[in-house]
Parts: sequence; structure tokens; C-alpha cells
Amino acid sequence: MGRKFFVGGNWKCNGTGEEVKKIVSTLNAGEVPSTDVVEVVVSPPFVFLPLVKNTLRPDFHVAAQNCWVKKGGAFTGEISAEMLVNLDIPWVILGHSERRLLLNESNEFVGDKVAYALSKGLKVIACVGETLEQRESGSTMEVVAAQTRAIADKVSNWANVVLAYEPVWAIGTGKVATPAQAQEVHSELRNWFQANTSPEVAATIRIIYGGSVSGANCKELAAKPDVDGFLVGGASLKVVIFFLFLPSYFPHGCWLG
Ligand SMILES: O=C[C@H](O)COP(=O)(O)O
Repeated sequence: MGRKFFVGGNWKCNGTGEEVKKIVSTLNAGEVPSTDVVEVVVSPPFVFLPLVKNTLRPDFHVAAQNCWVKKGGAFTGEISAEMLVNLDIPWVILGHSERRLLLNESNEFVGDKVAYALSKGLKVIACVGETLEQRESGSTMEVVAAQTRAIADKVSNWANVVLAYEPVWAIGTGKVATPAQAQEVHSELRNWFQANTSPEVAATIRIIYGGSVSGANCKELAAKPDVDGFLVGGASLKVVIFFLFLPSYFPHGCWLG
């Protein structure tokens, strides 16, 4: 069975209650291809999770943007994996570069978080990606492999993980990776899984791309064989554009039969 295309919308720290209601209502009214071949997940800020969860169409799913590394307790300001499970939120984004860089989340900490979230039954969108400096010094693969290794050190079952390759230099900058650049890293990551986990994980894990994805570039990116979907930031707030990412699966030919 092929890898189901995955389209995630990361709303980051944006939106008022009214704006979120409008986005949800536009999403609910949109026509999408069968969710048998595309999985759609939107990730609102924590405070809007119940609102989105309770009003979003049932064929789309909801992700939190983070959760704590272990069981909840005296961790002011944090949200636990248990709370997300209690709210019936199925997905969580972990290891986003904004948290790695601004909040000093280390590879090891992200690995621990992924393992804990999975152990509680959450599905995880785990993010990896290099900075511009790292790319220019030729260490892209070394960086993303170390980030992935830190997860692999704690996780053996990858069935509920989607890996998001998000080059830091492409996030929110309008400088999207070329389809060839994305394919190169995705394919090397898949080789990494082949060498370090199992052929089954390598063949089945979805590796999605994030970083200035837009209606103008999504089709070419999606045409690459190892690009299994997107994690979209800014453009996911503009629902009309977000919908353009869904038919971008056409290049793989899957839902055309
Ligand atoms: O999680 C999403 C990524 O950070 C991409 O954000 P962007 O599409 O605004 O560049």
C-alpha cells in the first residue's frame, strides 16, 4: 500500500476566536478529494483546540503544536500529552524549529517528547531541518540525521510518526526549497531509515516538506517521489490557498486511479 499523502496546516501563534471560526467554516465548506488518499490535519493554538475539535468536519483531524515531555504536574505553562488525549486530540507537532531555536529544545529533549507522546497514544508530526549556515557548510544531512537519530534512540515503532523536513531557511521566508533540494533530503532520510531502522519503516514512513509552501510551488514539490505531503504554515491560514495543496497529490497519480 502506498503512503497516504498528508497535508498539515500549522497555524502557529495566530488567530482570534472569530478568525478561527471563519477558517473552520471555510474548511468545512471546502470540497476535498477522498480522505482515503489524503490526510488533512490542522493545528490551532492550544486555546482554540476544543473549539476546532468540536466544530471541524470529522474527516479532518486536529493536532496540538506541542506537549510536555512527561506526565503533567508542576510544569507551569505546559500542556501534557494526557490532556490532549483527554480532549481527544489525535496528533501533536513536536520538534518544530521555532521551538528548537527559540526555546532551546535539544535533539534529546525532542526525542524524549516524541517517545512520551507516542506512549500515550498520540500521533506525532516530528520536525527536523537545518539552518542556512548548516546548509551552506554542507552539513544538512548530518544535522537532520542527528535530529532523527535522537528520536530513533527512544522510539522503535514509527507507525504513528510523520517526519516533517523543514529547512529553517525556508520557513516563513518565501525561499522555498527547490523540488530537487527537497527530494534529495527526503530520499537521504529514507535511506537513513533503511540503514538504521527497517526496510518496512523506510518504505512506509511519510516524509513531508514544510517551508514557504504555496499554491504556486506545491504541485512540483508533490511530484517528487519522496515528498509525501506538506506541513504548511502561513498559507494554511488562507484556506483558499490551503485547499490548493490537496489536489497537489495528482502528480503521484494516486487518486486518479
Ligand atoms: O510548520 C510549518 C512551517 O514552519 C512552515 O511555515 P511557512 O509555510 O509559513 O513557511
